[in-house]
This record gives sequence, C-alpha cells and structure tokens, in this order.
Amino acid sequence: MVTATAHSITKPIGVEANSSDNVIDCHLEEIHYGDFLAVRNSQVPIKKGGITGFIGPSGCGKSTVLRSLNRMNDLIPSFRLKGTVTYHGSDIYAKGVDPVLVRRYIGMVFQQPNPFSMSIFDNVAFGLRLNRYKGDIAERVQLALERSALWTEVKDKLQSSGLSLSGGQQQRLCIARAIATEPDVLLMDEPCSALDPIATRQIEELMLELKKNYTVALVTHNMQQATRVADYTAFFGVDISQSGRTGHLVEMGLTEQIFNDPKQELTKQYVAGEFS
Ligand SMILES: Nc1ncnc2c1ncn2[C@@H]1O[C@H](COP(=O)(O)OP(=O)(O)OP(=O)(O)O)[C@@H](O)[C@H]1O
Repeated sequence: MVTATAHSITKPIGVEANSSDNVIDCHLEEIHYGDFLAVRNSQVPIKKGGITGFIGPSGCGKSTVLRSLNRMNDLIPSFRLKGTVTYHGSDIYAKGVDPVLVRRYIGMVFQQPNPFSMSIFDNVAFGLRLNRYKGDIAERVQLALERSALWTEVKDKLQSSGLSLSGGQQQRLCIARAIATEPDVLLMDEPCSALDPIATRQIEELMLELKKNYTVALVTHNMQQATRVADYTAFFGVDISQSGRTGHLVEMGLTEQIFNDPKQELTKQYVAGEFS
C-alpha cells in the first residue's frame, strides 16, 4: 500500500494503492533561473500509465518543467521554484526528501545519448549497485535490456563498452539504465533529436511498449511524434517581455483534442504550423 508522507517518498505497490489518476501533480507558480522568470503559472498533471507529450516553441520551458518533476533542476545553482510538485500525493520538494530517491522513482532520459564509459552490463547495473540492490543483478540487467528492445543486439557482448554502440543503441541503453531500477515514471527530454529516422522510429515503438509498465512524460519538438505516441499533450506558449521570454501552459488535453479541436487560439495557430 502507499506509504508516502511528506518526508518519505515511497513507490506505491499495487494498483489500488493510488486512488488518483495522476502520478504527478504540479502547480508551478514561478520557475526562475537567477532573476530570469522562465516559467509561470502552469499546472501539468502526469496521468498514470500514459504518455504525456510537452510541445511548444523553443524556449517556452518544456525541459525546465520536465526537469522540475524529478528535481533534476536542483543541480543548477540558480534554479528556484515557487509552487508544488507532488508524486502520488507527496511533495517532492518537502524538507527532508532525498532528491536521489525522487530520481530513483522518476527516472530521466536525456536528449543526447549519454552512456557511461563502462561496459554495457555495468551501464545498466549502475543504478542497481548505487541503490545496493540485493537481488540478482544479471537478471535485472537482462530484463531492462529486453524492455528496451536491445537485448538480442547486445546479449553476446555485454562486456563491450557502451560507447561502442550506435547512437540509437546508445539511447536504448540509456533507457535500459533508467528502467533497471524499476522507476514508476520516465521523463524523456527530446530522446530522438540526436537520432536518424530509423532509430527514431525504434525509440517511438519502444515508448509505446514502455507505457505498458511505466508512466512517460516526453518533451518533443516534433509535433508528428506527439501525435504518434502521446496520449495527452500539454502545449506551452511564451510571453515576450523586456526581461525575456517566459513560458506557461496554454492548454492540455487528450492529444486528439489538442491537435483536432484545440480550445485556445494560440494552440490552434501552433498546431496549424503558423509559428514555431
Ligand atoms: N541552466 C539554465 N540557466 C539559465 N537559464 C536557463 C537554463 N536552462 C534553461 N534556461 C532558460 O530557460 C528558458 C526555458 O528553457 P527550456 O530549455 O526549458 O525551454 P524549451 O522549451 O525546452 O526549449 P527548447 O525547445 O529550445 O529546448 C530559456 O529561456 C532558457 O534559456
């Protein structure tokens, strides 16, 4: 059952444990980098078991919002967040919550494939060892590689360097590394932007498989990609002022609704390709 308090972030076990449809709820009043207001007033629920796509013009804060959902932005000294982000009802920014534990349950895959300079096996085993996993590491590594559609390609060379793989394979390796510790949620920040069309298609197919076991949030520049894989879409816009560009959520809904029947004029213009 759920054992989530403000000070202990614990992954719920069992479907009945979570009464809400949202794995993550956030009310981002303001996100600053130093004096710069990057994002304002955005509520972005991440629904359980689906893929939520974040779309919008460059600089509207998609990555900033995504990285706020697992405290990845804590690594940036100038980052400041006013608002709340809850994971299964627990505030992940509450005093005493360990950000490493937050990232254990809410994993992340980055734009550039970034395998560590170590063997394929050790890349996937990395988080398990970090978390002092007591079970069979080889079994978990295999499962993660199977779920990342990479096992058959690498099973005979697990001791080769992760860096020896192609770009698309490296990205699938990073996905295996992220899911080896069995997170609940996977945050994917433009995971295909460094890949060719074939590798992109493989990752998109993989995302559709991953959502059977994980909740996924995906930042993408590619609106077609959002229509192909996302169940829900959040569209962010920007206000342009003297102090710079500040992003905010304009509209969120089922992907079909956002692309075919948007409620906001700005969304209509964006999905029609009238600005980028
Ligand atoms: N580490 C940082 N320090 C200062 N400003 C930052 C930092 N990261 C992002 N920003 C600024 O915050 C704003 C939002 O950036 P972010 O990368 O979140 O937008 P985005 O919508 O993901 O953009 P893109 O689609 O171009 O990747 C931008 O103005 C950016 O310059």
